[in-house]
Amino acid sequence: MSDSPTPQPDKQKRRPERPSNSNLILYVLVGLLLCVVLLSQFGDVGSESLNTSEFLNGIESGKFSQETVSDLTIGQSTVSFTYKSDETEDGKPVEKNYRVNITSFGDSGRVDLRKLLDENKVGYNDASDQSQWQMLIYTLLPFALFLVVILIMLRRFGGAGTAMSFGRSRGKLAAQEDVGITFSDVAGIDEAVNELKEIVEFLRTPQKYQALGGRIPRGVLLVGPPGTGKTLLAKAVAGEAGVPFFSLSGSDFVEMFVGVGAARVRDMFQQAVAKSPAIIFIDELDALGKTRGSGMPGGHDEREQTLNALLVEMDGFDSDQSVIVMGATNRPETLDPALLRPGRFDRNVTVDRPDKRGRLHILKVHAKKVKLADDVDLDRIALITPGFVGADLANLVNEAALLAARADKTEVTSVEFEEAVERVIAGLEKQGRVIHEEEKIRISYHECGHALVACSLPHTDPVHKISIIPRGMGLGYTLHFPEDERLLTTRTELIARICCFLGGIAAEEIVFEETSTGAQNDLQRASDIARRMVTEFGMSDKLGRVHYSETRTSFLGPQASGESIHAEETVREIDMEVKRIIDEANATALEVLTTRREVLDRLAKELLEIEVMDSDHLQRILNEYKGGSGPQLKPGTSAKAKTDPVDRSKAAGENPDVGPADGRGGIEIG
Ligand SMILES: Nc1ncnc2c1ncn2[C@@H]1O[C@H](COP(=O)(O)OP(=O)(O)OP(=O)(O)O)[C@@H](O)[C@H]1O
Ligand SMILES: [Zn+2]
Repeated sequence: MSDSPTPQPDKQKRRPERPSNSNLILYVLVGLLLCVVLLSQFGDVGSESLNTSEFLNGIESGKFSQETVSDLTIGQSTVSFTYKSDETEDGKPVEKNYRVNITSFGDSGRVDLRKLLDENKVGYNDASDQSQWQMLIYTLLPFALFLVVILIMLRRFGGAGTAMSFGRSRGKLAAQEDVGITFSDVAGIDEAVNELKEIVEFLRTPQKYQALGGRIPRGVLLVGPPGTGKTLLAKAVAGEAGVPFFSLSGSDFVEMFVGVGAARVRDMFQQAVAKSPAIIFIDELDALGKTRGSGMPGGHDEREQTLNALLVEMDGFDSDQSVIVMGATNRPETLDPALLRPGRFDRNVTVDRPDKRGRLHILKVHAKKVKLADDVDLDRIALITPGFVGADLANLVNEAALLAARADKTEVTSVEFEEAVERVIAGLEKQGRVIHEEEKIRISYHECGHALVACSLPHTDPVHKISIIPRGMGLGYTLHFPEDERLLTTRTELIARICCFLGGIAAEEIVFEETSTGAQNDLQRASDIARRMVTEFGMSDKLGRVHYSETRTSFLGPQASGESIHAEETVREIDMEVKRIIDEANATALEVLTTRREVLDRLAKELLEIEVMDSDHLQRILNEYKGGSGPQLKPGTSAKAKTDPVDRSKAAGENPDVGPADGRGGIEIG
């Protein structure tokens, strides 16, 4: 029941708040700068300027003489002195400060001036050497301050990647010399590891390969969903080979200024070659390596230039430079074909979601870092986490450890792991949320509807838990996990899954004679499965065994048009087929729940009281009604393994794509 829009996890990386004292520093500097500029402009306030001829005439005529002139200083550009004039004020002679510009004098002029002063016996103080330094400081200081202010402003407003970091790769480019990660830190993706062992071998002993004249791999493309450990794998290669690791993200190259990205690419290769053998790792390669000319025309000059620079650099290696470029992407189909040609990213290593065994291994790797209680069964956790990738599992273990710490436990027990699994799947519990009593009853019926349909139909996954405690994105949820993990899903299983999704809204319809907005997510996922059954899996008899792709490649590139290539009629038929599948599943769900209304009422009432019901409790209630008034419509789920028509040992691995038809199949939220 999620009638509020699903909150998206806040993925935006926020720029860390800068301490406000950098503001203060900025203000102080600006103030200082102003002072210096003012001083240098009006530093001689109170002295009158005198033109040179007046000054020289004054000396020759004796107006400026030993008696009248004091403190005469010859500086680099000015002569300053105090003149006692004939005028008097309150009986005292008035003193005037004069300043004479002598820049036009030149060196010889200055010598002449000294001679003249000597002849007229006017005492002077020669400070032209010393003031040279003063001058220098006076002229340079404003510049220096100005520079500092500009630098601070750029840091504040631009962050990295503005004009200041022009051409330089970002900070991360400092090579990681000692990565400290080896293949033992990478679990569950053994095929990928095996493929990369050769690269390690090559980086360790490039001579061996070069002596035989073999073509050395230059680029390795790691392809797989986010969080499956691509970065980890690249680091492990560097760690195993003991070579420096340069890491950058494709989006780092895409800049505001044309040419910066390209300069950055060249810079990166230069640095890596200088440290070869080395590894350059480019995450999100698709951000920079998208097919040239795709998308809207124009406006992609910068990215194309950057991509071209990358292509040129990869071609430009000599074979004795053992630099290997590793790229990671989860959308290899969007990459420019030029990137995949021999000599560039010609090795393709798939890093797939781990299967149950893989998940177990990953859990073991991460569980080493925490203190596990004896009751923790990692095998079971691997089982109930289908669809989890390495990053999820790492997060899961960490989450469990945090929970244990919060509960002041000395070990992480299975309780924390259970809670952590639910947290990762469904979000945090929101115990504070106040829910209207009426709504609570509705939510309870809705969830029990899901659960009861799942327990009544064959080919469904066993229910693990029902809860009406709101969590993250939903108001209640039903968790079910497969008994064992399989790679294929049959049509019957998909239909059963749709029935389970519809169980919630069906229960609402039966009990309240009216549905609510809470089933939106269920309907969306049910419809997704139905649509994929028709358009991708060829599971509709009416439309046949055809894959109906939705977009066509236009001259602007595959993403640009987005229009359907199918006849209007076909599109309509697809829609009708999807609706037919949904309608039939809905009828099944309604039938199950109407026939077992008594059980539904009982479950809903009990769930309302206890809020969370585990599988044992559920089974106890169901057993009470076995053979009683509400007949169990279909054989229970335990019959599944035996009745399943597909020979899995043979089919396994042939089309792993079909399995997760609805992503993480294990949860009905709301
Ligand atoms: N196969 C694995 N074995 C052990 N730990 C893993 C594995 N895969 C991921 N992890 C954990 O998840 C973290 C994140 O993985 P990583 O950044 O390598 O994923 P990725 O595939 O590069 O993701 P993305 O595509 O989002 O960059 C790792 O630091 C590691 O702790
Ligand atoms: Zn629901």
